[in-house]
Amino acid sequence: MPTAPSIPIEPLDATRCEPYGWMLGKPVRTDGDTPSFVSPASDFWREHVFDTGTPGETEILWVAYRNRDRTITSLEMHRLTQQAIVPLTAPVIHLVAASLEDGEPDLNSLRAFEIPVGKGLCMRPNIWHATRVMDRDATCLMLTRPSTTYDLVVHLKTGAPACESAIKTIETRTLDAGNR
Ligand SMILES: NC(=O)N[C@@H](O)C(=O)O
Repeated sequence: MPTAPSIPIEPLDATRCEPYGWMLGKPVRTDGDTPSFVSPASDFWREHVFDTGTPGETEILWVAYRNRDRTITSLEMHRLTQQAIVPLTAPVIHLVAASLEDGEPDLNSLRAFEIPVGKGLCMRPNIWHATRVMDRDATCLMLTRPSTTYDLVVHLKTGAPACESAIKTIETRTLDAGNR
């Protein structure tokens, strides 16, 4: 039986993840117009202006990831909002793929990034994704859009069609953890 194509796990890198979104946790920059402040006590700087697709509420979710399965058989995406994932307690492996013209996942663009504690990834809308953990469960902070969360919960609980998200079965891929 042919083995499923493997996806190498890559370190999070601003340039590599640019087609899918914005890396969070880059070094502070004080040489441009981006708001920042550096002092002996602390630094703060703008990493990203989060966009939910419409003026209004941004939602913070607390997400517990437990899935250690190295096989990937489905991806999820959100049509209206960016979505940021920031590991708090342990790293996660975040798989991302762009959408084809017809809205289906572009599996040729499927990549897996290891997001360590202290960094994050903010995905653009319509970026397909799945999340795994390797050695231990991970709690993450997630920025998203309240209506997208509500729509997703109703879909997952009742089976009613989701409007703001899609979950698609894909040809199985396997995570290649060997190169970590
Ligand atoms: N709540 C929610 O949207 N979760 C998913 O997108 C996920 O990536 O876990």
